Amino acid sequence: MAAFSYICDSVAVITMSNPPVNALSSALIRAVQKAVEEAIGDFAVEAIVIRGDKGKFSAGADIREFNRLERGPPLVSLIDLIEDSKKPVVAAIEGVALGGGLELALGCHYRIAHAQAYVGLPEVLLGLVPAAGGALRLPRLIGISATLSMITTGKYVQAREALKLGIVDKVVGENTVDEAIQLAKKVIGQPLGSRQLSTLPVQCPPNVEAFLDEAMVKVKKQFRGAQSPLACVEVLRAAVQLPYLEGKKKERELFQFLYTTDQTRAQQYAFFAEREVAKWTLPSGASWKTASPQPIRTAAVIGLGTMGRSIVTSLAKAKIPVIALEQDKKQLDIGSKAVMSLLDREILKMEQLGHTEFTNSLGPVQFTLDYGKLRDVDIVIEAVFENMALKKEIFRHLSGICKPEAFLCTNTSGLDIDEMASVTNRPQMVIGTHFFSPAHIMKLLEVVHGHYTSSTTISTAMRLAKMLGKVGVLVGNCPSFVGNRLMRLYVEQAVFLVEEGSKPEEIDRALEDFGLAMGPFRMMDLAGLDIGWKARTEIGLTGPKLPIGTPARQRGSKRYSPLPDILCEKGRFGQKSGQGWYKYEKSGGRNAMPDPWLYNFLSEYQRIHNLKTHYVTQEEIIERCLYVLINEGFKVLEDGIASGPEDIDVIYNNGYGWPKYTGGPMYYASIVGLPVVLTKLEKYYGANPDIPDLKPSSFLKKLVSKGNPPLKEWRSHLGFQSSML
Ligand SMILES: CC/C=C\C/C=C/C(=O)SCCNC(=O)CCNC(=O)[C@H](O)C(C)(C)COP(=O)(O)OP(=O)(O)OC[C@H]1O[C@@H](n2cnc3c(N)ncnc32)[C@H](O)[C@@H]1OP(=O)(O)O
Repeated sequence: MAAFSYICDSVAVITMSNPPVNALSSALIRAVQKAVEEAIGDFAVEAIVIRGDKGKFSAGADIREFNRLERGPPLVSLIDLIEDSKKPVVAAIEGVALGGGLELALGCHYRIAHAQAYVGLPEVLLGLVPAAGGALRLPRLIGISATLSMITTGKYVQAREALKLGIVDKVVGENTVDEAIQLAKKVIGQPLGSRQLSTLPVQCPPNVEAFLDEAMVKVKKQFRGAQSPLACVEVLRAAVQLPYLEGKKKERELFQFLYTTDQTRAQQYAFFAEREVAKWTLPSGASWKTASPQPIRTAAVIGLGTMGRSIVTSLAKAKIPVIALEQDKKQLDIGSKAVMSLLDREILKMEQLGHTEFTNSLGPVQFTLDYGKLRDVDIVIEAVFENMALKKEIFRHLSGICKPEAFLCTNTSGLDIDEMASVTNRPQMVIGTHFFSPAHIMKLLEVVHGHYTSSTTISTAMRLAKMLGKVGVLVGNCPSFVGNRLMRLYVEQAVFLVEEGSKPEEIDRALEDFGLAMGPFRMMDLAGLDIGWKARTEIGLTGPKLPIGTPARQRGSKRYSPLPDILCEKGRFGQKSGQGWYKYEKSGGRNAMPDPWLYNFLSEYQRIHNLKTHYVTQEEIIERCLYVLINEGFKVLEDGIASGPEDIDVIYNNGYGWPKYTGGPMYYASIVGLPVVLTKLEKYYGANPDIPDLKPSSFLKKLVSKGNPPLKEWRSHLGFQSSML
């Protein structure tokens, strides 16, 4: 960690160096402070340029230091020193200027950015507020409204948009540092008053108080349960109402409050968990370090249904040329139109953000009916509907057509990867890539390791995730993999609670208040109830394959709820049919309204089945739905389907709308305390012995017997296990 300087024509160029992202650690802040002080005191220096080493300005405060007790020199005083300098200071922004990195750049008098660079104040994503003057200086530069959007979402802003907003003074295509030196020389001797942002008035809309009140209401709704976005609005209020120095105090107070909350700890855990799971390691010792990914220069997608279309879009957005294949002309026409419309929307979005170059940088998409066109692609992603026979037929076909080095992926949400691999001539190159809908937006990719899958194939699929801007999580091959395996039990529990007397909207509200993006019933209605119905019919849980005489509410020795099947039999498929667990204004409507018909239907159902109902509390809803999911998470670890609790958390945070500020289901369990989770599961299992999924897993019991160790030690307690990884 260092800051080294050289002088070029009376301009001191200070380089911040702390690989890989020049995070502002205590040591780096100290070093930069010293370098700036020296430059200010050096008669030979007339201006200063600050840059980051290896093409990155800075990713902000060093998050790894957040948990350390000893604290280094405050970043705030370094930034004040820079802003107060009588010699002009120019920030040369390459790569990223995020969080404290951007705050430092805002303390500089001028900012030049490389066209590929991006800036942002993502502290909110770590459960914090900007605390080195960023939320006070930025509204003085770009106004309250644009600042609000940046700091409450933490979004990253590309250089061109930053220029439009006024965050940077100039965008250059190359030689950022040289340009910064030229600018620094040009402004030597010019008055700096108007460039010292802390001294300027905040740019406010006419009725700023009403604007902020409204913003608070919106943010509460948008980020339900999260504390830091609310604190961001409060900082902005301070920026508006208070002089800069008092605003600074308020900023500090809010930061110090948030700094001690469970939410920030959970979000920091989630941040590092994402990075850790990306570095997969197998029990065999194979890992991202030992297996090199193969290049993916071209791809093909088979099937242009909902998933296939968005997978094509995702590949095109990542600039990977893609061939999209359908089985007949009609499907191809429908699919290609849908893809083009998705791509147009993406282009429009990017153009609105000022990226005119984006249009030309999408990967080309070619539509075809001809399998022969797939001969030379590096990777194929099969995305037809969930039918094993059809998928196997396609894999057999691909085996004969694709070049021997081509990887074959299947986008399945739970079918057996090995069965598909077994019909190919390259089972070691077959892998599951479970995308989440819509695939060009959702960040998660479950990468499913089959029995035969080679480490090179895993490495390549994990690299693909990164290329697509997604978080790849490696999981083992079992029915429904990790995400859906846990989700099924959560949804099932919610349906049982409806049988027991709760209402869909009560359950949804309880879980949404907990922080989930969408409750289980709204989610089922959105996805379409018929999908699960079809799957249950296929495996004989309902429909013609169900043995005659099977009790309506029992399968084997387990409780079963036929409610979702009955709704489907009545044509209630959810949003698409205008009725499901809720009613909608029309087929395809999105506005879920409680349905009196359903209440009557449920009363009748309870009467027919002689069900005793009880008042279901919010506590019972949360505990039964979430603890059954968490319990299955422990079973997944026991079965060796996921390598650690972090993997499960990353899946839930990025694919299932779990609130990141609780860290993910397994982290949440660790905070609630494993003994509590165990006791509650025992209680609910005792009351519902026909729901074996509520029976506490042996791994959970083991961890409790070991004294409730912290989450990072759970793996070491797994002992000998047969890993599916
Ligand atoms: C005391 C308070 C005073 C002032 C308040 C200021 C607060 C802050 O600044 S909070 C920090 C705000 N910054 C961020 O949230 C940035 C987070 N980082 C990123 O978004 C990304 O890492 C990146 C865009 C900078 C780079 O992405 P990518 O190229 O995909 O690489 P990785 O994400 O895998 O990261 C590589 C490597 O760097 C580590 N890392 C990234 N940012 C930080 C950081 N701010 N502090 C410490 N370490 C950081 C990351 O963990 C990876 O490390 P490993 O390789 O060891 O896993």
